Amino acid sequence: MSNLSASVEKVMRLAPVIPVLVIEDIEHALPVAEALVAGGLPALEVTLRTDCAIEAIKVMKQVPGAVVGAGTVLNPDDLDRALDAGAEFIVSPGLTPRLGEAAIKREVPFLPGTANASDVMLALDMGFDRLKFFPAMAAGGPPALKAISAPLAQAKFCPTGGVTPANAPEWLALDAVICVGGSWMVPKGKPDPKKIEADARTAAGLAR
Ligand SMILES: O=C(O)C(=O)C[C@H](O)[C@H](O)COP(=O)(O)O
Repeated sequence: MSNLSASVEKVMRLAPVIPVLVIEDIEHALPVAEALVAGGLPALEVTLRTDCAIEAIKVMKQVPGAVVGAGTVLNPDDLDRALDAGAEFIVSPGLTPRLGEAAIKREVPFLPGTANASDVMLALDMGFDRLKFFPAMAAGGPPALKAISAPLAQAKFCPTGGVTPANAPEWLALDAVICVGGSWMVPKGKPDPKKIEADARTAAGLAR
């Protein structure tokens, strides 16, 4: 395993689920992060999809125990913005050579998105073997990942996209899966910290 993949694997092993967060209002960042960490989900993926995402990374890093990363990182500029804000890991929906090279150069734990055998082969060629499988359900669900993994057993995954409390156990039972990503713990709108913490605790208790 490459060093960068080893460091991202540490993040993947913090909990069975990485919450994928779309923070619409900066006021939500602190209560959401506190509730998730209190519930046992320390790795937090803040997607760069909203205007306050970069600020949200900075705010969430103040929560003791939180390991805050950036998601929806599409190019080297996004990667730099995320690192400047203090992101500790980087997640992308796909992989381009430009983005992969930037992650290698900046030596940041990087979880590139893959959806098929060719994507996984490009990632392996670049030295990445800890990968996101996205969009996990739409790309064929657990049977697809199982089939892709058969010839590419050195790659291990965090399936994300359509993962739910109902199907997470099936994903986590696969040899190729280290953890899953999902947004179900934090629905849109004003956060309900008690509910988020309870849902995080259930997610943190999933077997793998
Ligand atoms: O933003 C990114 O970088 C992505 O790759 C997409 C997210 O991982 C999915 O949108 C999460 O999917 P749901 O759990 O189905 O909500």
